[in-house]
Amino acid sequence: MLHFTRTFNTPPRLSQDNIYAALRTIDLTGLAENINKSPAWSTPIKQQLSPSIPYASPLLNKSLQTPTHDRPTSMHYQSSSDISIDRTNRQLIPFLCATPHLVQLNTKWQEQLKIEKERVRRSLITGNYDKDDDTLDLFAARDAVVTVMNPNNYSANNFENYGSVLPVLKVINNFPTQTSIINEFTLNREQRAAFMIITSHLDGDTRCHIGDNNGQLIMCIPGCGGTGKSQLIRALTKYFLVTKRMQMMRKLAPTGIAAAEIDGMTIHSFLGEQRNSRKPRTIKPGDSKLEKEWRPVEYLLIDEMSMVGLTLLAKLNRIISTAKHVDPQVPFGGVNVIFFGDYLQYRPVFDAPLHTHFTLSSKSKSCKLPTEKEIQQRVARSLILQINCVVKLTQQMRTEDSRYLQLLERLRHGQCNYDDYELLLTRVVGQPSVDSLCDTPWNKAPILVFRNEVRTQLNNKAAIHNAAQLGRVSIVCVAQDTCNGKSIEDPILIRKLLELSDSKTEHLPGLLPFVPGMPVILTQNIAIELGLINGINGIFRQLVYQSDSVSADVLSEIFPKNTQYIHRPLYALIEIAKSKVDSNLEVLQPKLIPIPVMEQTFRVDIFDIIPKDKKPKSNRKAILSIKRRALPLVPAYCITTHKSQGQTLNKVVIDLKLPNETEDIAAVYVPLSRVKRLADLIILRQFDYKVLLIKPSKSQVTEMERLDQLYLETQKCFSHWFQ
Ligand SMILES: Nc1ncnc2c1ncn2[C@@H]1O[C@H](COP(=O)(O)OP(=O)(O)OP(=O)(O)O)[C@@H](O)[C@H]1O
Repeated sequence: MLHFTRTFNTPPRLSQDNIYAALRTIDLTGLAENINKSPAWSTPIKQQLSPSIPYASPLLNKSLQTPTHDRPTSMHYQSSSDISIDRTNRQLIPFLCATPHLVQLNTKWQEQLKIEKERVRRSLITGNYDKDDDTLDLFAARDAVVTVMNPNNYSANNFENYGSVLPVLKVINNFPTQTSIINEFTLNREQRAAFMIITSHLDGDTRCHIGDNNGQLIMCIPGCGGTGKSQLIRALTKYFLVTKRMQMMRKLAPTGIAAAEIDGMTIHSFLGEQRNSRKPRTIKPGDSKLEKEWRPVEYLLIDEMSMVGLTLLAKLNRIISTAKHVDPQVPFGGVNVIFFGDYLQYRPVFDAPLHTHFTLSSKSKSCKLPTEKEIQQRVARSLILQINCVVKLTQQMRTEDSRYLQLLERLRHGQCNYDDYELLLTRVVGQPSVDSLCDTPWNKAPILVFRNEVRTQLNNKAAIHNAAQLGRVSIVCVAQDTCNGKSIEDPILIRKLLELSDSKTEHLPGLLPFVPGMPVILTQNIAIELGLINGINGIFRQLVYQSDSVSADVLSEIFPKNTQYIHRPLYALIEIAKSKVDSNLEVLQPKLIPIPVMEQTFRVDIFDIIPKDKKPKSNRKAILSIKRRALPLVPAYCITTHKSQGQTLNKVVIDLKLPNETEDIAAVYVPLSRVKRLADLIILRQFDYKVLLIKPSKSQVTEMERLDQLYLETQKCFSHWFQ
């Protein structure tokens, strides 16, 4: 006979946080085997302790045999008829429901447990247990004896013969808890407080129900670059994952790279829309696909909030409200939303930032009616004003260099001094400390630039240079463009289309150079669940193409004359370290992923691309819809500073000579704040002192002050987690 014996050495009062751990300590490893070997081993505790909970459920059986982190929650939703279980109180359920099955108490303690059970049952039904009630007094269980029954072989006789029941000897705490995840991710005080608020809210702790909005959490976690917002998201993800609640959470970011950083999706793909799409997704109430997509979602984590626009947020809100069938007045359809980011970093392209301050604008003064877009933006702004919880991350986790850190702090206020300028000048290429870009490690470091066109040119040059270094001819993949189903005949138009920046062609490049070992970025979502998402980094290893599709006809002046142009590539083999593909394809190494050619449609005004002398006389627009088939990859020797937001880079080359009209502090702050130490960056060329004096805008400052105020209130409210 197998005795399942443990002693509780842990403190007698187990917090809600630890109940799971305690239950999981009743380690079932190897039990399934033993149960099978001793089929008669069972106890009739159903009658003694829990007459109303049927224990012969197949799910229970499963939970006994599968000593994983499976939460028995679903089992008890199905099998427990007498307890009205509030979804938010799920943390207590396992205690209530699993205990009778797994723990048999000495008679002496049975009464005690009954009282505990009744107290918890009542609080579950009423949904409000008081502050102290979230702990269960397991002192009663100190001398508990534990035994396990096989519900399929229930026999009262056997139990009667079972004689003495051995005391519990030892508790092993191996189930990840809030505390263990906090330790694993070495969360600092502020990260920890934010983590506790969100995960306790998830676990149904009513202390996290702030304000009068039915406990909905609309939270903001601001923090400047490198204060560990992404790290916190990773820790939260782990908690959702180990508690089997991943389907309740979605992680979104406005750009592919930022989304890839947190293993999430872009907001656009989540909304089922194409980037730059002129056609908004039609939202119809009763759209079953939409409802299905959103049904399990209860928490939305939105990273890089500075780049999220009000119009986009309004759209997100409309879609959630429709999908969730709730009163449109309820923000985000009742879904809990947590924003992460730094308002001093990049703002949205073609949209108004979330901090936009709608004062009496000149338009309303002139009695003009607001447009539909303005109305939607104001709606979204009113959602932002409903943020009810703020935890500001202030401890710098990226930058270890204190002198540099002080410089960055002054930079945020546009208050750098001349010493700061001189310090940065020591990092300009050509200074004694940085001889040449050709030297290691700088020849491998990514270059950050402001314009997509410059980025493409530098990438092409780097590819050509590297091919020459390897003694290879340049290889360039050519996109296949068609218009109205027909191939394009005009050679000038063909060339102009191929030379368009990929930012104008739905991120499918016209001419894509390839050199073995070239860093690349995937520009489309291929398989989100496998981590093959827009923005993920990889290394190009090999190109597979139709051999008869190679030509040496010069297609572009950019590449050397002997370049080989491949017109029908099939796929590129890319090494993607972060992919979740367990490739067991015979001939492929692990993490070597075949990326196929993809198709996208983009619109282009030919007047913008045809040379002046070839333009027809009329001034009419001539928009062409071009269907392009190409590999969804771009080289990553050089990326735009915009795309670098959210990334920690080991070494980086930056440019601080800003494009003329730039007055955005992000253009200086984002590139300068990507590294751990000043020694990890070099500056491409001389720059003006005045770029270090760019001030944040008034609405940025006002919104950050508003969040600071809310942070003080949050600290008061959750003082226990800020200790
Ligand atoms: N608690 C922590 N313990 C150890 N390392 C951490 C912790 N928090 C953050 N880091 C590390 O510090 C660096 C910066 O963190 P992270 O990328 O999360 O910052 P961020 O606030 O998201 O920055 P950005 O605003 O630039 O996106 C990363 O290398 C990360 O691994």
